[in-house]
Amino acid sequence: MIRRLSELLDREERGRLRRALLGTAVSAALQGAAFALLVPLLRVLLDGGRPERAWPWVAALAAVAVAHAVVTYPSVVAARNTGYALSRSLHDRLGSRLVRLPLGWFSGGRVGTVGRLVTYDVMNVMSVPAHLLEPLVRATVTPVCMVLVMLVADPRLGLAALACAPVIVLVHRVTGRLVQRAEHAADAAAAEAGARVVEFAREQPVLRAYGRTARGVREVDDALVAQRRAGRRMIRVALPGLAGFALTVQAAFVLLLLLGTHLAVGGTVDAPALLALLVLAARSAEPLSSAAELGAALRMAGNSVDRLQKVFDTPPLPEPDTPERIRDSSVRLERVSFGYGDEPVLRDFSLTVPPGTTTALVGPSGSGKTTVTRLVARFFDVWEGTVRVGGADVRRLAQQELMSRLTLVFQDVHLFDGTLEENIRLGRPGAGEAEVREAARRARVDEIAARLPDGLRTRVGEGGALLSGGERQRVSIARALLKDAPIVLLDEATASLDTENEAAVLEALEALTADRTVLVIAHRLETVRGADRIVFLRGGRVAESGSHDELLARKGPYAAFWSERERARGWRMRAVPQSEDERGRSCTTSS
Ligand SMILES: Nc1ncnc2c1ncn2[C@@H]1O[C@H](COP(=O)(O)OP(=O)(O)OP(=O)(O)O)[C@@H](O)[C@H]1O
Repeated sequence: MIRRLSELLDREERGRLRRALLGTAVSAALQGAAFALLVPLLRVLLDGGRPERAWPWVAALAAVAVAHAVVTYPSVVAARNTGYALSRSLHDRLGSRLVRLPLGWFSGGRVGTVGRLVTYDVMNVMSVPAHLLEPLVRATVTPVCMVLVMLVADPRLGLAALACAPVIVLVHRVTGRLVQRAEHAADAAAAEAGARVVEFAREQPVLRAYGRTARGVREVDDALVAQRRAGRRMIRVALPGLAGFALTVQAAFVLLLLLGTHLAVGGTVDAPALLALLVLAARSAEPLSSAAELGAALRMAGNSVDRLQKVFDTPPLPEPDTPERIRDSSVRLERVSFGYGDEPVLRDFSLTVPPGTTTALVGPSGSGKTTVTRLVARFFDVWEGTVRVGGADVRRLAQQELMSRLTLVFQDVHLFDGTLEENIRLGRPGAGEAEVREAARRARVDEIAARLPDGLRTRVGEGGALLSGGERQRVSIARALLKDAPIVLLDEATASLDTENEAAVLEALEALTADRTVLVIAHRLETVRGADRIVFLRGGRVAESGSHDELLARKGPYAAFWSERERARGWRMRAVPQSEDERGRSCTTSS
């Protein structure tokens, strides 16, 4: 474990850990020496005759006590500091690793586990040097000292104590393994129950809307019952294990006591020495008894190190040694194949978006439209083929260079729990106040700000929860406008917005996409019609491509798709009887 911890520390901190370890070992040995000094001291005191002969031993005991204090203090401080350094170092490493991991790593439910890594796992690992190191070293060094002293004072008692050691170690191993298995099951059940409770809370609106609260409760209930069962099983296994180990330690002590008494009765060991040795043995039994609990804590820390190591071992997207530069604002995919698992999602996929033009990706759900935009932004590396931005293979570009040229406006807008202004400024942190206000005006965020108590300085809540979906989108577009990147990857919202938001979002998007290279996952027929080129995807391939008129004339899959959408639009317009005014609005919202 110490070796694994060392691997997580830098050179200086490794040195500090070694010093803490050495200091704690010396401190435990000095404690053992203090107990060892009890043997001659008690012998002199209980011998009758001349108690003044005890003074040198008292002086030696005092010197050892002082030395113990002098050594213990800095080693405890060093151990605590190593714990803090470890937590700092783990947070730094996690932070720098997370920003280099492929963006795709974060999709697929991993976000929740990051929170656990940063808090629970880092705390577990830092507790090893900060809190477990000292009792662990004492649980090892003190019994060793005791055996050495006994061997010197009375080899028969020493050998008997030595003979108990393998039994104690064996029982420790066996109970440890049993408890570990039960711990794993309890840990998995606790994680499952936690996930079900979070899901139940998060999905309340859906569960209530469909009258499925009972089903939701049942799933949570089942998970909690399973957790309780696993917890009980762990206690059933752990308690006898812990008690069995403590019993073994106590049995060894009683054995020594019996042997000592037998020797004393036979007159082969003097009573004062026996008394001192038994004090020493009793003192050693205490840290040894806690070894089982320490072992459990150490195992938990080991599991945490494993989880952290898994993240550290995940390879980041490789960065080129001599990165290329982006030459223009074109986007090109050349014979790309890519998939998330074993099956390819995109097959032999090619696409060119010349600078300053708009290409609309259209196709049935699951055909791979979002995947195309993810590959352009290098969330993942392709299996085969090449993705080029500005003429350069994205694998040959520095991540920062690529990201500086792209603006991503996706459907699931996330805002940070800061002010409107801070959220917009994220687009270009160095932007001046006037630039932020201009971006807010163009995305019509100023209208939102005017309604809020502190204007642009109003906080938006976690994830932007205090704003409506459309308002959040307007903030994200203002952010994108401020960034002013030449290439825009846009996933048009499918969720219907209210009329005011829709008009504002469309106006803001127009400002964002004007004169830029745009790759848009189009849901609105108006966007599709206005695109320079339409690429129709089916099953991860380009089924056909061309302008709207060309594709309609071809009467292929796009024409079928288009008439299907038109029919749906007509149906919607007829299905809702409206006033003249509302009818006009419905024409713009339905698509
Ligand atoms: N992170 C992921 N892990 C595993 N599979 C994924 C992941 N993201 C997408 N997929 C799968 O890849 C396929 C293509 O998905 P993609 O999101 O690119 O399609 P899409 O055309 O954008 O669909 P939609 O219009 O419904 O958004 C789907 O079968 C989807 O289930």
